[in-house]
Amino acid sequence: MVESQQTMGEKIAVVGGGSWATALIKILTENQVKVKWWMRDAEAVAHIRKYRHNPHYLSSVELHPSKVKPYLQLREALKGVDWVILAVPSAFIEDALKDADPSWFEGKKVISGVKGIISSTSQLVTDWFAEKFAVDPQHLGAIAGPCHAEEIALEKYSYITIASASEDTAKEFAKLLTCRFVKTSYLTDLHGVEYAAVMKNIVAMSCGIVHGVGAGDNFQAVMVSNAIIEIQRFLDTVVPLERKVNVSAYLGDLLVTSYSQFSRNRTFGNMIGRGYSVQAAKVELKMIAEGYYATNCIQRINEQYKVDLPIVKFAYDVLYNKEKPLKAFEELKGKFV
Ligand SMILES: NC(=O)C1=CN([C@@H]2O[C@H](COP(=O)(O)OP(=O)(O)OC[C@H]3O[C@@H](n4cnc5c(N)ncnc54)[C@H](OP(=O)(O)O)[C@@H]3O)[C@@H](O)[C@H]2O)C=CC1
Ligand SMILES: O=C(CO)COP(=O)(O)O
Repeated sequence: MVESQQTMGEKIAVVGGGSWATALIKILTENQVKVKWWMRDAEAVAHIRKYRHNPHYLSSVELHPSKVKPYLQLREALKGVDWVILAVPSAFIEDALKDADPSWFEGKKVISGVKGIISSTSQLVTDWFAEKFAVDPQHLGAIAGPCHAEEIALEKYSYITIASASEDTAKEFAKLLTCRFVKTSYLTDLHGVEYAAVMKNIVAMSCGIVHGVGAGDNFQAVMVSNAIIEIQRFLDTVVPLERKVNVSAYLGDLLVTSYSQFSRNRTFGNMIGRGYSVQAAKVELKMIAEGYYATNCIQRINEQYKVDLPIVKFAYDVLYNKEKPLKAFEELKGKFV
């Protein structure tokens, strides 16, 4: 576990204006870090300046102007900071950073809060970022673990894991996120943790789908037990490494996303299971379920590796092959132990 430190003077830019960005800013400002916050929504920027709250996401969180400054110009937000946190859903990150130049990130450490994959290239976010913005891989990391933004807003005690190929980068950043209601630890399995987060969203969405067609807690427990084996099988093939997947960065995140009332992925899946179209479920949810995009990417990546992934196939059949959820559920039932 990483101890908190007096972090006076650290400057961080947060990229993205949604729930996770707001929750991370709440944690960071507990630690007296100065945050420059970029978002695309001019009205939200004006609202935050005037009323000290994000109008659309986690609006109970107070944003003190001496600690948090919202920006509409990304370049301005990135000036003079030591760290950059990416917190835009994977489906929009390319658009969000389309005008950015590699020089804007020079000398900075960049941490992905994104639990998704770049759809156009099927790359992990840190790989895509390193390639596009020429950032040293030792200066990249990701935020992992079971942590819903809504519970951070409520100051519910939570655990976060920071992963980076560089132990120093992981440790340094973990300190910045350690506060009275967040405990942190670190790992060096950056790619394993990123893939695990992508996979758990597909599983959680699938839990929602089967619940929507009438499966109960008994079935879901079997599904989640099988899911961690499926995730391990995938990781062992794609990122071979000695790792324990029964720790919170992998299993914990799978459990919280599969069971929590706050999970977007589970809620989205549940609507699909109850007969909503993908479009209708997206509109109703109002937020982003990464699992929808992840399903297509993991299915494509796995064309090369051919790992047995029954839950990914189930989600793919329902979402992309338009198979009826009930029929796909009947097929899935036979695949678990
Ligand atoms: N919410 C959570 O509990 C957690 C989320 N995460 C991850 O964090 C990431 C962000 O998710 P989250 O904050 O929940 O998502 P939300 O749905 O809450 O917010 C999405 C944000 O992205 C912005 N956005 C959408 N399109 C663009 C674009 N083209 N350019 C710039 N900004 C854009 C939206 O702006 P606008 O409001 O203007 O539409 C909004 O501010 C995801 O990968 C998610 O998996 C990780 C851990 C926990
Ligand atoms: O990753 C998360 C919690 O750890 C958030 O999951 P959802 O996007 O499904 O809400």
